[in-house]
This record gives sequence, structure tokens and C-alpha cells, in this order.
Amino acid sequence: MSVVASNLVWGVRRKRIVSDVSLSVAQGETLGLIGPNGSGKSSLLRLLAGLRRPQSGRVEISGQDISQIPRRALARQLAFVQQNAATDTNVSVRDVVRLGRTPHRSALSGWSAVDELAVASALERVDMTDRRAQPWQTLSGGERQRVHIARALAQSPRVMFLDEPTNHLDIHHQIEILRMVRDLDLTSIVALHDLNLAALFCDRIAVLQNGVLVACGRPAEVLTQSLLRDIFRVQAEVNNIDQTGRPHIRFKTG
Ligand SMILES: Nc1ncnc2c1ncn2[C@@H]1O[C@H](COP(=O)(O)OP(=O)(O)OP(=O)(O)O)[C@@H](O)[C@H]1O
Repeated sequence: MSVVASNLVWGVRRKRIVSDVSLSVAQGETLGLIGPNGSGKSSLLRLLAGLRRPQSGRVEISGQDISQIPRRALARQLAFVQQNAATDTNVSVRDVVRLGRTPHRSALSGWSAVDELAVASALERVDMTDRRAQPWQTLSGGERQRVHIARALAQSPRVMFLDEPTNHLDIHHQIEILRMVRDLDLTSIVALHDLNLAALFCDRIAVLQNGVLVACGRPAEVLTQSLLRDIFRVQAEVNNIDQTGRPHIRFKTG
């Protein structure tokens, strides 16, 4: 499914938080969303996922205006992995992931083999099968993050929104989760702080500054020394690491 945003504007009181943002993400593409703290990444993600109504502008999912799609139908198509998402206590890992199946089930239908398979394969993909009976509140921060990703996968979405999904994860799981997101046959939009991981795993990168989309393109086009200096206020050297042309950033500290 494609996602097309046109002239999105959102703010609170007099403060503009997302300012006239237009972008499009093709079916199967992984778009990275980067920008300094407070630049509007989470706010834009929520607008794109239909969790928040823009003050003006619109979002279309495969050509359909998202504001016209009923909530439940939308939940069958889109999954959102929030930053630091909380979950009720006294539930097991498997219970949390099972919640991902809710939009696919009616009041009358029982738990099906399809539901069971979706949950099992989601747990497997985030490397949490062995922990399925563990109480959620006893998990570490990184394990909780992986379980929330599994819950989104169990939803079998066509588009996935992830807000800093690598937060709390060790480097192995950062790479595994982003590799999985890239290789899944679905459209994904992912807010990231690690610019080298964004360069490695995203097809294109969109850059926000003060709610304005200041650049959008392939990693090598976007992650230039001048952009890193002007938007992120860091001095860095940018090299191409291999023939794929994906840039590697070396930050200068001196
Ligand atoms: N409901 C709200 N009321 C007031 N201000 C808000 C609200 N939501 C977001 N903001 C402000 O809007 C700005 C953008 O916030 P947002 O969370 O979208 O940024 P972000 O790029 O995801 O930040 P970070 O990288 O720090 O997670 C911030 O200054 C934030 O304080």
C-alpha cells in the first residue's frame, strides 16, 4: 500500500508542530524519518497513521482518504509501534502479541489457526518465542520493545509505522529489527535517531526540522556533510561504505 501525504499541518494553540508536509511512500518502501529532538517526527507519524487529524491537508492510503476509512478497517491495514508504549500489567508476552489480532476477529469468531500462526511467527521474528509465557512487566526495556514490535507484526498490517523502534535495543537486535522491517513485504515509515542505521536500512530518508520537511531522498542524497552541520549541528565526514552507495557517517568530536 502506498502512503501519500499532502500539505499536512498540525499544531497546538499557536504553535505549529507539523508545517505543510507533503511526502509519498511507495508500496513496499521503507522510509526513514529523521530530525533533531522535537522536530515533529512522532507528530508526523501519528498524522500519517490516522491517529491524529491534521488541521489541514490529507493522507491517502492506496488512494483512499484515511479520514474516510472506518477505524476497524484501518486497524487491519496499519500497525503503529509507539515509543515507550505501555501495556497492562499481569499479562504474558503471548497475551500482548495476541492483542495484535483484535482487528481481525469478530465478536463471534473464536481464536483460529490463522491467529495462532500469526502470533507464533511474530514472536519468532523478534526472537521472543522462548519468552512467550513470561509476565510482560518482568521484561527488560529492549525485550518490551521487541514484544511491541511482535504485536504489530501479528496484526498482519500492510503499512507499519515505527517510532524509534531501536530504542533500548542492543546492537544485534537493532540490526535484526531494521533488517526485518526492510525485508518485510510491506510499506514502512520509521522514525530513527541513529543516522548510520537509517542510511543502511532505509530506501529513502525524510528530514524534519521544526516541523518542516527540509529534505527527502536516497540516503546518499540526503546525508551530506552540510545537512548534518545545518540540521543536526554536528561536524562529520561522510563516506560511501560499499558499491551500494550507502553512506557512512563518521562524527568528529575534536
Ligand atoms: N500535544 C502537544 N502539546 C504541546 N506540544 C506538543 C504536543 N505534541 C508535541 N508537542 C511538541 O511538538 C514538538 C514536536 O514533538 P514530537 O514528539 O513530534 O518530536 P520528535 O521529533 O518526535 O522528538 P524526539 O526526537 O525528541 O522524540 C515538541 O516540541 C513537542 O514538545
